[in-house]
Amino acid sequence: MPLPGGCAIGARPVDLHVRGLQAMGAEVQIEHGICNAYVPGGGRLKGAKIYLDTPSVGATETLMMAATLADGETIIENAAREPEVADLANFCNAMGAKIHGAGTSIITIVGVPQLHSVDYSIIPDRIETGTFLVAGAITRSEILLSPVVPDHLIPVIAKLREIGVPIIEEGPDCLRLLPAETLKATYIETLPHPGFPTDMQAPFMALLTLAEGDSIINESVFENRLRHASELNRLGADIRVKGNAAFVRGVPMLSGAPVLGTDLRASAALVLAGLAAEGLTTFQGLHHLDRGYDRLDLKLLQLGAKIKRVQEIPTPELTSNGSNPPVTIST
Ligand SMILES: CC(=O)N[C@H]1[C@@H](OP(=O)(O)OP(=O)(O)OC[C@H]2O[C@@H](n3ccc(=O)[nH]c3=O)[C@H](O)[C@@H]2O)O[C@H](CO)[C@@H](O)[C@@H]1O
Ligand SMILES: C=C(OP(=O)(O)O)C(=O)O
Repeated sequence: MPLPGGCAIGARPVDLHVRGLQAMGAEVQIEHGICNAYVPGGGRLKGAKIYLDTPSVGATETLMMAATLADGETIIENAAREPEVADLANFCNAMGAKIHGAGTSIITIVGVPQLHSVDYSIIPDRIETGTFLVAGAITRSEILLSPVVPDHLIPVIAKLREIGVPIIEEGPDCLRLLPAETLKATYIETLPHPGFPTDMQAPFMALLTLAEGDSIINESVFENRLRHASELNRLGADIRVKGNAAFVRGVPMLSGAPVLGTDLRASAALVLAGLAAEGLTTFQGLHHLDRGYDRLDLKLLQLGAKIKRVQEIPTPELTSNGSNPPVTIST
C-alpha cells in the first residue's frame, strides 16, 4: 500500500495500523513511500489484543478488516466509534465475518475461514448531509434532506440549534432546516465521535463568520486544519488563528472574491461562504472538492444556488491525494 495521501491537514501517520498488524504477526516495512506488509512464511494473521493509543478511524477499520480472516480472536480496545466503523462491521458481517461491538470502544472479531459476496447499501454520508445543512443555514434557506440518519448527526444538529438554526426531524430519515432569524456565536471543539466531527469544522467556521458575536473553534483532531481561515478573510470574514484555535468575530456580510481551496472540507466551506457572499466568488481547488463530494455544484444548483463550474472535471488520471499527476524527477 502507498502511504496515505488525502488532505494536507496534518501528519496522517499510520503507526497504529502498523503496530496492530505487527501484533497480529505481520512483518511491515515502509520504503520509498510504500508500506509492505506480509505474514512471514505465508499463512494467516493471528488474533491479538490491540489497544489503540488514540481512537483512529482508519486504524480501527484496517485492523477490524484484517482480523475477519485471521486465526482466532482479536480484541480492539479504545476503538473508534464513528458510524462508518459500525457500517463497515455490518457489511463484513453480511459477508460472513464475526464482528461484535463495532460502534463501541471495544470490538471483538472472531476470524472466519472466508468471506462471501453480498449486496449491501452503505449509510448516508453524514458529512455531506452536514454540508447541506450549513448551506441552508448560511443562506437562510429552507432545505429538506433525505435519506439521512439523524442519530449520526447529533453534535452537528445540536450546534446548529445552539447557533439559532431551527431543525425539525420529520420522520426517521428526514431533516428539515428552516431559516434562522439571527445566527449566534458559539464554541466548537472537534473530537472523535460522538464529539463534534473535524470534517464539519471548516463549514461551521464559514457559518460563524456571519454570526453575531465572537466564536472560538478549537481543532483538536488534526494539527494543521485551519488553512481556510485566511481564505475566508479574503471574503471579508474576521478570523484570527492562534495555534489550533480560530477566533471568529462575526461580520454583517461577506463580499465575493477569488479564493483557493486548500483541502476537501476547506473547499466546501469556501463554496458555502461564496453562496452567502455578496457578488461573485471564484473558487479554485475543484480537485479537492470532487474527491469528497458527488457534484456538490449540481446539487446546489438544483437547490437554487447561483453556481457554475467553469472548468470541467479533468480527464487525466488523478494521484491518490486527488491532485493532478506530479512531475517525475529521477536520478
Ligand atoms: C477521529 C477522527 O475524527 N477521525 C477522522 C479522520 O479519520 P482518519 O481515519 O483519516 O484519521 P484517524 O481517525 O485515523 O486520525 C485521528 C487521529 O489519530 C492520529 N493517528 C491516526 C492513525 C495512526 O496510525 N496514528 C495516529 O496517531 C491522527 O494523526 C489523528 O490525529 O479523518 C476522516 C477524514 O477527515 C474523518 O472522517 C474521521 O472522522
Ligand atoms: C480529510 C478528509 O478526507 P481524507 O481523509 O481523504 O483526506 C475528509 O473527508 O474531510
